[in-house]
Amino acid sequence: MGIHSATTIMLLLLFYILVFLPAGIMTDLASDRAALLSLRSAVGGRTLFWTTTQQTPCNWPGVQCDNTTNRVTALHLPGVSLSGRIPLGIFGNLTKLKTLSLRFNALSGPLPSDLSSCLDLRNLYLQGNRFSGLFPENLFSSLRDLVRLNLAGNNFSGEISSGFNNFTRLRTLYLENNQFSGSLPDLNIPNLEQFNVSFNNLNGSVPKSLRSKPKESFIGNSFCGSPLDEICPTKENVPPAVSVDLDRNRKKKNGLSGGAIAGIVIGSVLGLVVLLLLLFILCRKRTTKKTSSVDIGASKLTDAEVLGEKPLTGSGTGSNGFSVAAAAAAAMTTSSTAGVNTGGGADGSGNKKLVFFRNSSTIFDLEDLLRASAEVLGKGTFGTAYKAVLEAGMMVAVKRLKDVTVSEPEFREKIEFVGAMNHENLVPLRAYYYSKEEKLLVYDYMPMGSLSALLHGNKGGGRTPLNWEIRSGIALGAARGIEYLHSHGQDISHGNIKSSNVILTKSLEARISDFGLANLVGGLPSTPNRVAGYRAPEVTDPRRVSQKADVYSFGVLLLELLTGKAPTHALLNEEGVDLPRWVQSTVKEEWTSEVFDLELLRYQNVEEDMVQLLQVAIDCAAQYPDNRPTMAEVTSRIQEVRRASLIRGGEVQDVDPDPDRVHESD
Ligand SMILES: Nc1ncnc2c1ncn2[C@@H]1O[C@H](COP(=O)(O)OP(=O)(O)OP(=O)(O)O)[C@@H](O)[C@H]1O
Repeated sequence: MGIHSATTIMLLLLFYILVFLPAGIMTDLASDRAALLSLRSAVGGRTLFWTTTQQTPCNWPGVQCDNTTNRVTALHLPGVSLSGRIPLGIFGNLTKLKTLSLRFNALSGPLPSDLSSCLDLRNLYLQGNRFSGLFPENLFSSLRDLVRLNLAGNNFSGEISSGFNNFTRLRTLYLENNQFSGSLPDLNIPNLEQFNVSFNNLNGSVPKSLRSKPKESFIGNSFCGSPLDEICPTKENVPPAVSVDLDRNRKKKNGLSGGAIAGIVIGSVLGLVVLLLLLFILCRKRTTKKTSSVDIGASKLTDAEVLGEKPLTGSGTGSNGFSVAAAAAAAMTTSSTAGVNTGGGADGSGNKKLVFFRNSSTIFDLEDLLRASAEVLGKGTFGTAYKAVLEAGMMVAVKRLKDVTVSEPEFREKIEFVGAMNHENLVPLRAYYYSKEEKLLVYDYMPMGSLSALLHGNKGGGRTPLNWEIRSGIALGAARGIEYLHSHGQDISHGNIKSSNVILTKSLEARISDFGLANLVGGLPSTPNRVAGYRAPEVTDPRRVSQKADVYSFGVLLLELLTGKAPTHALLNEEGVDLPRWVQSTVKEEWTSEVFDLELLRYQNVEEDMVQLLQVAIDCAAQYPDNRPTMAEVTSRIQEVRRASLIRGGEVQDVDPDPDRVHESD
């Protein structure tokens, strides 16, 4: 009996192992397979590459299984033309999913609420689709392991729920470019590194818990208070006139009194009269100005045309009425009365003259510059840059240098060297002015501003959409400019390559600016954050830069062009992670396409070229200088990439013809 029953138990066990256990596994895997096939029949796309003759879905493109549990754990289907609604009943079966990436498809309708069955889900990438409706409430209580959640570029609406607080492991929360409305709840997610709700319909103040996030994470809404520049209305800061108006409005609801109506009419008439008077005075002033500047005359206008810098605005006056004179005249007037010996122009006569380079005979003189109206373009490491509109209509960029440490002869020698540089990808330095009190550099004004402003927005302005062709063209132009500088000798480097020093022409061609300035002001400061993101790891003293350090900075600039992320992105920096490291780790995890700017992913068929350019960027940003290519090599590699793109040119298609889904709305 003993032996008999033991044998029976063994046989039963064997039967169970052979029949039920695999059947159980197969049942799970078979149900995963069935779910995937349902997904395919619902939303199609290139899932057609899945071969149904294979019993296991684990080898299907985009599908990953766990070897031990034999279950589907990851589904990567980015940009494979999936479209339509995902019905309920699919994710209810894919219960072991850890990663779900359906980025950049055309999926629409609400997010299926049975995603709540995927209790192990860590990464949910749904950006660049047309999902709409609310983010399902039930997911807040089930997806507790979520680490990355990207819903950007969809049509999700409703309020942003405080339920997001339940995702305590969340590190990335991208909700930008949706239709979320209402106010932002207090989100206290301890590990949240990357957060973005820009370009929704949100309003109110940014909750305290999120104020450390950069301004860019909130723009494109109606937020007020920190970190945005808009001041929130309070009892204190609402001007009394507004309160009166509010009172009036209240009365208005009850019907306006006769007195109020009379007041409004009289007020309006008076306002109109004052406005007309002002306009009249302004017109008179202009006429006087024109007649008094006859001496600028036709010949100077012709010179201005030689420079090709006609004003963008007809008036030629600065936008804020500030004038170069106001900024610099004080110093210069003092210098001209202070004595002839302080030196002025190149003639050494003490006359306060601008010194022009490359046979640009005196197109305008210091007086003209002093009379020009100007607008501050920005404050940089070396001083303040102004846009100056001369009376002849010509526009120039003037840099007032601060903290010049070199002697006058040394200054003149160094600036002559800079002025002699002549390449289509460098911002031309036209002239300079040197006196004891004032050092000015005059450049051609570039109407499109810097690459940094275009990529990340500037002065409250949004991002400018830049497609692959423009970005790769900018990369090539900038590389050529730096290569040209490096061709002047081993010791010649720029030392401050970054996106705000890549200035763009009207046709969006890149020109490198600020070359040679570090030598005049005794080098770059050692700590500013905005330079730090571009600085090569071996550069401990910013005054000791090298060509290989320029190559590194250029690599970071390329990464910025490809990812759309600023290397000094506060979110990345908070973690101490820099752009090259972030890109390298993402690529290592085989999520290469995760790094590209959303806008670039709209263009099919160039992804291969984007990956090639990414490789150039990664090589440039190599940790050890010896492993980095030379700028000449970089230029020819970018040229190759561009050539390949152009050959494919005819095939380049816009995956997503709906511009509102990506950054076009920025
Ligand atoms: N020639 C130019 N034409 C048009 N805009 C310019 C020109 N030169 C500079 N700018 C603008 O002026 C701003 C300030 O420039 P500046 O070079 O002084 O500082 P920066 O580039 O921000 O920093 P850094 O001094 O460290 O290089 C830049 O962001 C750029 O947009």
